[in-house]
Amino acid sequence: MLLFDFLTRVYYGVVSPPTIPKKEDDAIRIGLIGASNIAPFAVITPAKSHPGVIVAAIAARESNRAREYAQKYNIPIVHPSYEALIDDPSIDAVYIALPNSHHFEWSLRAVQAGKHVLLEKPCCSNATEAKMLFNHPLVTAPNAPVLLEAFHYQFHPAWQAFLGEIRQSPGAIESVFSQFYLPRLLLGRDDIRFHYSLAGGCLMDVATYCISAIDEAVVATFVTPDSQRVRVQGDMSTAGGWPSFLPASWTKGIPSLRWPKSEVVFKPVLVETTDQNGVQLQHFVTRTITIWNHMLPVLYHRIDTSDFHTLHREEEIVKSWSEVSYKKAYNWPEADERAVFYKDWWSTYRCQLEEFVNRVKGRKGSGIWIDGDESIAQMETIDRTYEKAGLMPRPTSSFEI
Ligand SMILES: NC(=O)C1=CN([C@@H]2O[C@H](COP(=O)(O)OP(=O)(O)OC[C@H]3O[C@@H](n4cnc5c(N)ncnc54)[C@H](OP(=O)(O)O)[C@@H]3O)[C@@H](O)[C@H]2O)C=CC1
Ligand SMILES: O=C1OC[C@@H](O)[C@H](O)[C@H]1O
Repeated sequence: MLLFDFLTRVYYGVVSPPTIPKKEDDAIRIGLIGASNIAPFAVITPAKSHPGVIVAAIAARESNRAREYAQKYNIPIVHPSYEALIDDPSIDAVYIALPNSHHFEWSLRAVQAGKHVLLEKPCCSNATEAKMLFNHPLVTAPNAPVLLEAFHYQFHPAWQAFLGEIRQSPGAIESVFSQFYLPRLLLGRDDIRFHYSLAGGCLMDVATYCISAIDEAVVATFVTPDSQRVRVQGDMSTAGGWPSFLPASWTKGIPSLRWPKSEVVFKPVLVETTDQNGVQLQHFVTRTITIWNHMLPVLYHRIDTSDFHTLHREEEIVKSWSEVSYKKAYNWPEADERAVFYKDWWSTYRCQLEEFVNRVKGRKGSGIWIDGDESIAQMETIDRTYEKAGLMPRPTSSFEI
């Protein structure tokens, strides 16, 4: 049964989801800006199983490339330029998967044309651009189009279950850790990620997820009186400052296989004090919560809650033991109404598309969202980290509306 479930998730979630033969009449028509490598994973495949989404158009800098892409992925409309696509009145929303340096300009242009925008991470080249984008009157206006930075992993129930474990845990955080490895060999020498002028860099690419994950995990432990999200003011300060982001760097060759992982370690909590013949015994618990593979949880993931117990007699530890519980969350908990709509085989991208569409349609949805403040804070952390490392934040676009 476990193997069957696994194969079903792999097949439907990643290889070939059940295709909806007839889309809803008011399905959102998405146009792809750029014939990107990521669009098949992030939008084209997830859209196949979404009744409310049609991938209707593509535009690339070279028409031949756009035509070939359209043929390969069965996309009906090919536009000769990005401008032509955003001016197409039959298109409701765009997916922007361009080099990071182009995110700001094309998001703003698309919003100006009235299109909803699913924007690849990182949202911009730096915090200056992020503030200009998310605070732009075209974006903040009452009925402005939806603009979402595509931190897909956050939309999956597994990540939310991890945050739930953190919220339920007593005590303060001692440390937070997040890793995501990408073997250098998977990328060509001329990859957009290696160009400063295209706002490339490790911190702009895979490490954005780590920063985002650390922020999410830390935020989960804070509850303000008005339930407002608090933000982490992070930067890279390895000499004891907190939070501290270690320098991100590209790995060379194929590293030992390391799963994406995020982990929170809590400070020890005193759970009980007992008296044994006049000697006090103190029982402490130190909790660690780990999520394995939050980037591709549909294949496999695991959330470990590990409690390390210690019995102290004055300064001495007289006994210690560990208790670990494991959890998986391919869907929301059974009693949760969201479990009715979600499927165990949905990838993070499919979950993200679901919520993007819900937002565009004004539906309640799962409640998971990434707002502009979070996107801005993410870019501020990246900028500060570059600055602390003696490096420069990525250049700001001269584009203006
Ligand atoms: N959410 C996720 O899981 C992932 C997100 N990403 C993000 O998506 C974005 C695109 O990544 P990816 O698909 O790997 O990128 P690609 O290398 O496929 O490039 C995307 C598009 O950018 C345009 N482009 C490429 N090189 C240049 C250049 N030198 N100057 C101007 N435009 C260029 C091309 O558009 P055209 O086709 O018009 O020529 C290309 O199709 C990035 O922001 C990245 O961070 C990437 C991978 C995974
Ligand atoms: O999810 C991802 O995996 C590979 C990266 O290079 C990419 O940009 C990122 O978004």
